[in-house]
Amino acid sequence: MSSIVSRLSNLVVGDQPTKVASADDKMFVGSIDQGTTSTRFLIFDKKGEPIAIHQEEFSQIYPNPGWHEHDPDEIIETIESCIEGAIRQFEKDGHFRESIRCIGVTNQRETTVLWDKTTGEALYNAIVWTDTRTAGLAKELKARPGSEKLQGICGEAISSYPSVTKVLWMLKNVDKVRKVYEAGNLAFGTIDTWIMYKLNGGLEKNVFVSDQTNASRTMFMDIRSLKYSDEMLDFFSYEYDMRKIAFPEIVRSADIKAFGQIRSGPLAGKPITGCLGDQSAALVGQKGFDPGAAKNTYGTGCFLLYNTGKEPVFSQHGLLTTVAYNFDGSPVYALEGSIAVAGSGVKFLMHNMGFSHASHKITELAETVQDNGGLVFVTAFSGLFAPYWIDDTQGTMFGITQHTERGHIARATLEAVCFQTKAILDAMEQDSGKKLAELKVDGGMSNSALAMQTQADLVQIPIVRPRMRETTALGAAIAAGFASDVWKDFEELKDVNTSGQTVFEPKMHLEDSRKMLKKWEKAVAMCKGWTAEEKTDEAEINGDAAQADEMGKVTKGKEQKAIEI
Ligand SMILES: Nc1ncnc2c1ncn2[C@@H]1O[C@H](COP(=O)(O)OP(=O)(O)O)[C@@H](O)[C@H]1O
Ligand SMILES: O=P(O)(O)OC[C@H](O)CO
Repeated sequence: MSSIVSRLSNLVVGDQPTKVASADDKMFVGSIDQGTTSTRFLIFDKKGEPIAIHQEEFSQIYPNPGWHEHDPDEIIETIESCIEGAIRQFEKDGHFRESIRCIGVTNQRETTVLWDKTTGEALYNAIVWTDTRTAGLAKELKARPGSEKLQGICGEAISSYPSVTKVLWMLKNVDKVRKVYEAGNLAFGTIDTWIMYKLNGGLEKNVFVSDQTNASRTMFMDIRSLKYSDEMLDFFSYEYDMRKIAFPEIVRSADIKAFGQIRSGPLAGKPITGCLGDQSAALVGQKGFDPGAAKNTYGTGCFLLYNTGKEPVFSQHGLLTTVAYNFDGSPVYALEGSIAVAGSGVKFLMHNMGFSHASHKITELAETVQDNGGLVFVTAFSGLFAPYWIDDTQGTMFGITQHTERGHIARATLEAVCFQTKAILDAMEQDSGKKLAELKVDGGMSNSALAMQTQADLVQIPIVRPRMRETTALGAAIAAGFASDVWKDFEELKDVNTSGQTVFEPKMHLEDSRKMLKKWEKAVAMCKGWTAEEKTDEAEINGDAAQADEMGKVTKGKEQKAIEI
């Protein structure tokens, strides 16, 4: 496992939280933030300030090109040790664990775990949302009659991204999974479900739930009724009967009972009262409660959510429809633009290319050059997601010359996310008929001032970055706090996370920005079809279960490189 860090110093930029003694000082909310590359546990006070944090990275398992897995048990171990680390820091600072009222959970979405409901044992590594082994399967499914209707039911189109194709792949390729399915004991969960199940003690309490924001990423849920959809289950039951799998109960995002409680460790007995998929949580943490509010989170991937209010809106321009949150039984929806590669592009330059040992150094490297020097990097490691949805492509660089240096590559890597964000914003404008006045941002890569300035230049609206950027964890704390009466309504949150914003105003001439975009669009058009004739999923086609089982183990436990602070 990776090195460990308890930190607060780089959590907020600018003024540190000031201590004011009041009754609210005694009320705290814990938040588990289980992301794609790291797990964190934070403790927030009622003003929404983080008082303690502990973060750990965990193994990223890449058994084959395009495959990406996590060890489900390691995920739980990191949660437990993050809780221990943060509580240690919290108590060292003179607080008491008894004053933590409730816990919220937020998590990477779509990533899929299958387990045996009679033993509670995971049957295979979790297949991560970025994994493209099912690209071929997705293509076959899209060719089936009726596939064109699915997005209008569940909000998502078939691709390797939602959970469903990951389930189908494991059924077909992993012996252990198939045997448990045949015995009628197969349980399905996204990461929220797995976390709730395990933290509640697994088999014994059998807490088996998923919140609506997570369930809306599986393709199994009807986005309007918020229940499992017969049409979806029928469509995907062509080889294995989806109704023979146990699916978690779908619940709202704030609930005093549904998520149970933590059963062991320093927070044993604490109720879990809120849960949101991480992108929904970031929208909540940015207080994007009004229709028309939007946020863009630059984490491992980058996800722009646009609040569309009480009714789901279906995009004509490559966006997904998702549940933003549901605190009181009445769901709020969002249009989503999903970008597969953001910070993971930065990590690729660090770990695979050896450009540097720290993310901020990639930004510094990008700053050593004045512009991209004509280089465009389409970082399509998982194909290209929104708004393009090109699955027969891979990462592609255009415009390499003798002039190209590492600085240009670093710059083009950051720019790739900004170009895609611009394309998503254009799509949103076309779908909504409205233009955003500003864009709120957060996530690790938003630390890069260069990336945020580039973003402002490309979208030609101000980019607003909060001082406290742990908005995802804050969103989960808010969900939990609503169910536990820490906060009673949105009005009570009005002063939360408002101070010390940085605004990046567009500086580039519109014409120059248009020229850059034109080149990007040309590069996107040219990278299409790169993998079109290949059998991208040979293991899947051959159904070689032993091979797949073995592959799952090959890199298990492989150490992640040291975490940066
Ligand atoms: N200064 C920086 N410049 C560029 N990228 C950064 C910077 N700081 C952090 N990142 C990137 O942000 C990502 C982590 O963001 P985070 O929001 O924690 O992601 P996640 O929740 O997906 O694990 C990493 O991929 C890291 O490389
Ligand atoms: O790990 P992140 O923060 O990039 O988020 C992952 C998303 O939830 C995937 O849909």
